[in-house]
Order: sequence, then C-alpha cells, then structure tokens
Amino acid sequence: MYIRKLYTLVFLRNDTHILLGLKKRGFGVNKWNGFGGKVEADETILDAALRELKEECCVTVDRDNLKNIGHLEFTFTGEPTLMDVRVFSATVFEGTPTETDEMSPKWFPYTEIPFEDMWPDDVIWFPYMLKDKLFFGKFHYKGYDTILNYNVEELESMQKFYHDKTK
Ligand SMILES: COc1nc(N)nc2c1ncn2[C@H]1C[C@H](O)[C@@H](COP(=O)(O)OP(=O)(O)OP(=O)(O)O)O1
Repeated sequence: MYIRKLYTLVFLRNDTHILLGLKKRGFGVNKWNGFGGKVEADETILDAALRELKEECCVTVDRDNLKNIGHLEFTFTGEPTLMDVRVFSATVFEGTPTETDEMSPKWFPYTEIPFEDMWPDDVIWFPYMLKDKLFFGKFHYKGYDTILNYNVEELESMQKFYHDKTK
C-alpha cells in the first residue's frame, strides 16, 4: 500500500519545439523536465499546474488552453510514496519563459530532446506526447537511475480513464 501524492507536469509546445526547464534545486536537480510540482491541499490540480508554471518560468496559460494529456505513476523500491503525476500540454500561452530560482527554461527542437539529461522514464513516454496520444504510464525505480519495470498504454480519453479509475 502506497501513500499517493499528487504532482503536476506541464509542457509548452509549438509545431517544432518543446519548452523544457533545467531543474536548479530539489527533486530531479540538473535534469531537464517540464514545469510542475506538488498539488497543495487547498487547490485543484489545474490550479496547481497553472501556479507551478508561473512560479517556475513566469508564463501564464488560460485554463481552457491547458490540456491533460497523461497520467504517470512513479514508485521507488523501499519508499512508501507513489508519485501521481498529471501531465499537461499547452500551445497557447502569455509571457516569455524566464529563468527563476527553480528552473532555467530552453526551447528544444523535437529532434534534439536531451534524453540523456532527463529522467530515464521520459524517453519511454515522450513519444506518446509527441504524437499527440493520451497515455498512462507506471514506472517502478530502484534508486533514481534504474527502472526495474514499467508499463505505458495509450488512452482513448482522460475523462474515461479517471472515471474507470474511481469506479
Ligand atoms: C521519476 O521520474 C520522473 N520523471 C519525470 N519526467 N518527472 C518527474 C519524475 N518524478 C517526478 N517528476 C516531476 C513531477 C513534478 O513536476 C516534479 C517534482 O516536483 P517538486 O518536488 O519539484 O515539487 P515542488 O512543489 O516544486 O517542490 P518544492 O517547492 O518543495 O521544491 O518532477
């Protein structure tokens, strides 16, 4: 039995590039990732996603333009927590991505995503996101570098996924 903790992870994209941030501190330091963090007790998942994006790279997105595209679950041998990460994508945003205390943002062409400096799971599920497919991925790690087992599946609808999950 795991203690489930909710996180958000947001990617800004256009036709040719994706915005990643180099994490400057804390969990995942020195890795490129999307923008996100813990969902606080008093906020919705969507509000947390918008807040973290603003805090980490100074960009705002209208809530109607933020699309929930995936669900990731991470567990780690010997640790009681299951990280429940809600993945979002947006193509319309306001502001210029700007470095903050937490993240240094940079646009990458889709052909040059720096998977060698990212979480090892990313190379497995990014192809779903890049092909605009909805997905559910589960990854069990030993430490933070080795994936012991995983499964990723394409979803037909996030709404149906969450409906079936709570049945
Ligand atoms: C284990 O594999 C992971 N892969 C990817 N791509 N992203 C991950 C993985 N594990 C966690 N994440 C994401 C989920 C969140 O977006 C961040 C972690 O959030 P963080 O711990 O930085 O949360 P904050 O609320 O910002 O934390 P502090 O304010 O306490 O620094 O990584």
